[in-house]
Amino acid sequence: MNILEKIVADKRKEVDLKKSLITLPQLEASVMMERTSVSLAEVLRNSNSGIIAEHKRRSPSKSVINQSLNVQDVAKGYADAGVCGMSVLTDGKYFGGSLDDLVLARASTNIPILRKEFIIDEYQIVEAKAYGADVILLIAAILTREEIKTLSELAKDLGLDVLLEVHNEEELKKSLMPSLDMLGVNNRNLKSFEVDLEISKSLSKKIPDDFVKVSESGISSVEAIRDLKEFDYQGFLIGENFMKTDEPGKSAKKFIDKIIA
Ligand SMILES: O=P(O)(O)OC[C@@H](O)[C@@H](O)c1c[nH]c2ccccc12
Repeated sequence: MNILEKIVADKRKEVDLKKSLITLPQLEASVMMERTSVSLAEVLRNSNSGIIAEHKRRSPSKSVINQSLNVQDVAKGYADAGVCGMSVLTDGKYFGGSLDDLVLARASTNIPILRKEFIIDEYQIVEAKAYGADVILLIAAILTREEIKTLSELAKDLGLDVLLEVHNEEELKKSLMPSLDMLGVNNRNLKSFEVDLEISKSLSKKIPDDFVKVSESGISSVEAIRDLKEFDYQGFLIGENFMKTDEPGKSAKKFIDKIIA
């Protein structure tokens, strides 16, 4: 079993267990539909920086990144820095995140928030909405085309934006459909953890123009962003580069100031 298969197997158990405690209809009853979400895709289209900043304590590839911050400060710092959106990891076992992190980030800022999770079940999408997310991530490597369709359509019904993540051409071809808003190219191979920004560059021209293009992972310099902008990317998902510092918000601010200078 590779690491991605292991994460998904654990996630299946986790979701089944949750469903036995709080049923899907019960969870649906706690969704506040009246909260109007801010569209991350729209914000990215109109931004000069395109930064989506992530809250990530640790990861399977990097073990500890930063365990001493609190998510409210990070969220406020990112918002003050002028990021387009925030990504919050909610996986506990491999990334040290939680739904609590999502709620606290939501309570701390109004910027669009992405629930960063290994979504394999509609339950997790209702959960994302109930806990205040505006955007969900779907990972093509762990879903069939049918699943991507069902899950993304449910997200759209709930007023959520959808970011679909791919890592190669095959995943991209399998996934294109109108219920997606943003196409993310993960520069990190989730099975081997290898990072290569060339992945974003080579896949760019194969992504139709109606989707906002987002380059994800391994971005640590403003030069890399300038380079990726030449390949039509409008969004840049950055975690570790900000989170490894004592004040991720300040790091993001410096970064954004340089991009728009
Ligand atoms: O910390 P980085 O290298 O800047 O990467 C952020 C983000 O792209 C990465 O955390 C990520 C992208 N896709 C994922 C899917 C699951 C978990 C994590 C991820």
